[in-house]
Amino acid sequence: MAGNDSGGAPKESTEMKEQNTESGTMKADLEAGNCSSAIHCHNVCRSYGKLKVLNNLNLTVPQGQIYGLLGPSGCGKTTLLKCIVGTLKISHGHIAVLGKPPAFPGHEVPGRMVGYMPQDIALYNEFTICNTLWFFGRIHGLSSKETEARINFLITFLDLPQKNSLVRNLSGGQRRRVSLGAALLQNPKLLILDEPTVGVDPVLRAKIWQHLVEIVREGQVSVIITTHYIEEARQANTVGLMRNGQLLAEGPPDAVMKQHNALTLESAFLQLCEDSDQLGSKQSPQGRLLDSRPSPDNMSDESREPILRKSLTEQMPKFKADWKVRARHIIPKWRNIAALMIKTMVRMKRMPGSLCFQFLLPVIQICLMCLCVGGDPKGIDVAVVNNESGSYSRSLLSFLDNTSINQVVLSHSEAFAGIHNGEYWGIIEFGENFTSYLTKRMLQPRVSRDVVEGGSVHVWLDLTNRQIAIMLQKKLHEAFEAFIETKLGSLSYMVAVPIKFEEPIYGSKNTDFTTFVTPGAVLSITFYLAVGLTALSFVLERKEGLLDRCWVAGVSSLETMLAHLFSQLFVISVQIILLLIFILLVFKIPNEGSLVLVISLIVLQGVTGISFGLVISSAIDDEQSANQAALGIFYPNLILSGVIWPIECIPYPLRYLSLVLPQTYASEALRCIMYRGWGLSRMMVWRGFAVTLGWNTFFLMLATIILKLRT
Ligand SMILES: Nc1ncnc2c1ncn2[C@@H]1O[C@H](COP(=O)(O)OP(=O)(O)OP(=O)(O)O)[C@@H](O)[C@H]1O
Repeated sequence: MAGNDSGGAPKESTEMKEQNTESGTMKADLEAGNCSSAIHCHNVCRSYGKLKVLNNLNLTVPQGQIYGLLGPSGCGKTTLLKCIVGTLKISHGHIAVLGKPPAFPGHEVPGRMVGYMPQDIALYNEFTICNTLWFFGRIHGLSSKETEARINFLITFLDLPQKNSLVRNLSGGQRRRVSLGAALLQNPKLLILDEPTVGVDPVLRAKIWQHLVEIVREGQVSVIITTHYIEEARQANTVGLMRNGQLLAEGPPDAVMKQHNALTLESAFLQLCEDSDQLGSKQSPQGRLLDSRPSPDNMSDESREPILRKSLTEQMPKFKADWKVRARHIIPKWRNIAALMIKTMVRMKRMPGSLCFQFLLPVIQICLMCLCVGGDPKGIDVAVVNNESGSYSRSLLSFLDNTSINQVVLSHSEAFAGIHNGEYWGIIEFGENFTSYLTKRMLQPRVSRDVVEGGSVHVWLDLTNRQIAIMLQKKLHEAFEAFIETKLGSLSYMVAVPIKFEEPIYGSKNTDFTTFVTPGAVLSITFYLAVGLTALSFVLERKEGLLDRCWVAGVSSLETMLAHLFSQLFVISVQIILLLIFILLVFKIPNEGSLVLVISLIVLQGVTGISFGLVISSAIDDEQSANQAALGIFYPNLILSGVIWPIECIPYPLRYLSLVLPQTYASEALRCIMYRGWGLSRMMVWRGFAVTLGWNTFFLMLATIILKLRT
């Protein structure tokens, strides 16, 4: 690239002319799509927060050459490669890869034209070597025959173990070689290799370099490679020595060594570092580039830089894709979605434990809920103090539900001591004339207060547990009604309370709280499992570099999301079938409405969960924070959605919040379908569907926007 060496700045006019010529040529080349450089970086800047990693970096990888990018750890090599493949955005400057900026609509970078081996292993651990290469083969659209032939070649060439060996069982070096194989698979035009030879034995290292030299020989393939073994880069056509986010020198290895009177590249590099430290800010490091072509940035006079930068920036080609190309670029490719879905299925097959867990967890949760929430308390100890010798008290007690109430006969003082000690939940006491007074009360129209007192059952309750207290009151009323019915037969109406509960319009008289909770619980379980699994799997894939690697191979964010959605739908379907079998057949929760509507609403809630999981995973980078986010919303959402307690009990300002949550109207709609037998013509039903669909759309759009902004 740069024309002048360290001997000082050339005259301004000459330099301006050279720059104009260079950028003009580049523009023409780029526009014609036949650029002589495979990669062209111009004034590239990139920071992580306040840390400036790439600092006005200029670099050119000539077409059909190997470019060895060398530099100390942390100087920004990986960052630069990520900017070149487009997984990182640059904050300033321009990058052209094979003629166009990375990720330009219609350009196959990312895509088949580029083979990228990231520094992280970035392979699916549950895959075999064969699965891995087939996966990338499918994404690149290779035919079965081509893939098979390439796999056989790469296994021999890279000295890989059995092709059915699982990646997780391979050594570090073997995994690195599989990763290199994945980058070489489709015979790309441009190879971007981030430390491919780390952990590889010297013989194989030599073989890899020999292969690279061979594939660039015809001039069709270009390679940019980073390595810590500086000497092996002597086989490169050009080396770039990088330090502190800038190139200290760039040129053929022999020229770099010659210029510094060094016998090895390593000592040339050391010398360059020392020189650069000594020169400090006196001279721009870009002034040391050895290439014969002029550089736009090698002027040491900073006052002139803005003018130069402006003139170059203005002359950089403005790429515009027509709408058809853009549309084709956005439309998801079925091939990629299918490849990702096959990947998920293979991974599921290799993790049967995890798959069973995913299928059984909702069933376990709903079983626990139906068994433990909303039922009547059982085996409640109640003290009975019977002071009479008549038969009515014993008869009445015989109608008390024995499974719920455990009667313990005691004296008055023992009963009160016991309830104060927390041994009993209530005391039922009969006076000594209970039978005669109750008879009088039933048969005589006018009786004294004493008769009413003596003919009443006296009950003291421990009301610290409301559910138990309500149950005891209910059971006593039921027992009394049954007792009156037996004693008075057709005359029982005479002592009945003057409020008559007729047959319920919907539901049954014995509807318990479990019936209320179940629909909401089913939706919540489906929603949260989908949130958790989606958020976690995406965050882990991103952390391991798998998402980036697939993206560079040509898989768009939308395709990744759709593939996950479709695969997860399979899991959700099995979960829903199992859930419905248990709630309808085992726990006998009634369903008066359409099963199709029930299933549709639960599936849609699962999709809402997946979409929300995508939002979490697109916004958050580490699994701990993703877990915290998923857990953080779990409890407030559960409480506010009216799943475990009616929303009518929520105070007003919070109730408005409750109404906009994804599960509030959906739970109500499911209850209406299941218990009232309503269909979509009812507002309370279609509203649940509409809100769920609205949330789905919102979450999916939000996830797409966040992903777009972050890549
Ligand atoms: N995601 C990130 N967030 C913040 N800082 C980062 C991030 N990635 C890299 N860095 C920092 O940017 C600098 C350059 O990192 P980079 O990985 O590009 O170096 P490198 O030259 O490839 O190093 P090595 O040869 O050790 O791989 C380092 O100081 C690193 O700590």
